[in-house]
Amino acid sequence: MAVAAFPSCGARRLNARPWLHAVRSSASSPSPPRSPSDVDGLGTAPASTAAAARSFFPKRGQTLELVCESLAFKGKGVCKVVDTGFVLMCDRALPGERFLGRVSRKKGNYAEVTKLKTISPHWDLVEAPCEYASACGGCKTQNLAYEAQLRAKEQQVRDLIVRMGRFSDGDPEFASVLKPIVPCDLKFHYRNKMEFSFGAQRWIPRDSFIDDHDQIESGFALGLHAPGFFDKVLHIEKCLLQSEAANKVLAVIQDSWRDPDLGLSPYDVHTHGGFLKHLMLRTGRDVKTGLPELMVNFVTSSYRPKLFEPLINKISAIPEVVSIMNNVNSSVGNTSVGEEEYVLHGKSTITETLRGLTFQISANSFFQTNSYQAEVLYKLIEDCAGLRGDGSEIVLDLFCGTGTIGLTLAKRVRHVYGYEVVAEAISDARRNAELNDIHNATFVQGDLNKINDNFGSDLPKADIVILDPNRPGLHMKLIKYLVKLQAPRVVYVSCNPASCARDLDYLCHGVADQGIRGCYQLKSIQPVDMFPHTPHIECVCLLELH
Ligand SMILES: C[S@@+](CC[C@H](N)C(=O)[O-])C[C@H]1O[C@@H](n2cnc3c(N)ncnc32)[C@H](O)[C@@H]1O
Repeated sequence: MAVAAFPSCGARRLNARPWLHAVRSSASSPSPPRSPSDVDGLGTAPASTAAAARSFFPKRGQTLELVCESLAFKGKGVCKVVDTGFVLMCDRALPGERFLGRVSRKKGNYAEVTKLKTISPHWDLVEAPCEYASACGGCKTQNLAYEAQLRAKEQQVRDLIVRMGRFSDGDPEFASVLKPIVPCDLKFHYRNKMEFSFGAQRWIPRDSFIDDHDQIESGFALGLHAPGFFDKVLHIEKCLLQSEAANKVLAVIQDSWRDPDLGLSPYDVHTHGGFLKHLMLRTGRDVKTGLPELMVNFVTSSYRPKLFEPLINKISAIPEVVSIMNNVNSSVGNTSVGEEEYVLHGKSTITETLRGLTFQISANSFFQTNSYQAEVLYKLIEDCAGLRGDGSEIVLDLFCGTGTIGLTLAKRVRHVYGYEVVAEAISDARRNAELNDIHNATFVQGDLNKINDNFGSDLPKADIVILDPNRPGLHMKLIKYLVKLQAPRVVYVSCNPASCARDLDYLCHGVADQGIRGCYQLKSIQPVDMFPHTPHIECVCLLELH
């Protein structure tokens, strides 16, 4: 049967982490193991082929001298043990850095180390502009020169596409398929939304990696969750990723909220007492003036508007603040979405513009968090879609969120059909269509992991499919559907190069044990940096029918 002729798709080795397997390219040798659940690419992280590495396995608690070679999933450093070549992962190790590390975690043939002490620094050291950079989990690579961050991201995409996607690095065609990463012009202040937490335990990071014990102060804190803790908060006065206007608001709140006269207490995740849970700051751009519009959203455990009055008087005096909201969440969980929502001041939405369209964003709407770079991303998507411009094409926008991608294409096509699992996002998408006078877009709520064989049978055949899944990528049911659909063009937008590489492999090379024959050809992969100083990588990939 023809299936046997497919390249082997490998065993379903759940959580396999074959660090010691040699790196192999699909052109000349059997494929490396892949697993549909290995959405972070750990199963195929760079591995050492050295004989010494095969005979060496570190013990938990052991101290080793290591050299970091590259960055992988979550920006973790891929590090080799000096002398043996054995590979371990280390948080906050950067390429070129030589350091002492202690083995903190061992699982199968996979291990992680905690950095103890730098022996010699990494190659592209710069001074981190943010005073919290070494402690806060948000911007782990601020002290790596931006060009080096881009190189590391590009390399990560290349490695994953070759290993997990089984595309051949040696093939001259591959060089033209993988495009150089698009940098982000705005290196700071690019996030339009930040979510801070109120906490009863203030986390003071350790001064040195040698001291394993972080310090906890009983003082109240407002900031970001301490990395690895659910109950401790790193108190911060400003964040360089959010807008200047949002930092003005944060400063005013930090100045006042701990005043005992106000009677505002942080929610305590241990006792479930206290009032303030989260503070969300959202910045948009007013369409007419181009000036920032700010939403302040307090998430609290109960509704007590009187308590807020003195604080609201101060915040509302900041001209950019057009909306102060209160989401009330009485559950013991840590979620910031309220069971009830109240307007404390101004309006309930802010405005954002994207590629000439206007979007009304409420406190809980999903929206691209870097609006400036989203413009660049959406232009790349539009270029990949290659619209004829005669208004004849059908676009299927899968994982459409609030419909932004489909809506930016709608005026040049016959019809857009958007699918999304979150009901509120679908309501927002419909509202956004109306707001922009778009009448050829239909948005449907549904779970794309649970589609049946009839999915899409009531639609005209799609000319272009846009896929924009979240980190786990595409379910096998959707892969089957796409292969059956045979749309001339598929634009795959991904925030996780590992699951993207796996899905590109499925769509192009097939999945033998599922009887799926790949029918698409990979035309281009365009990495885009949406979030400087963080490990996140976005890719826009174009597939065409063979
Ligand atoms: C990366 S976002 C993309 C949103 C949108 N395309 C945009 O650019 O704003 C992924 C979206 O997929 C949705 N999603 C996740 N799992 C889904 C599923 N199984 N079925 C349908 N939608 C899903 C999420 O709710 C989210 O809105």
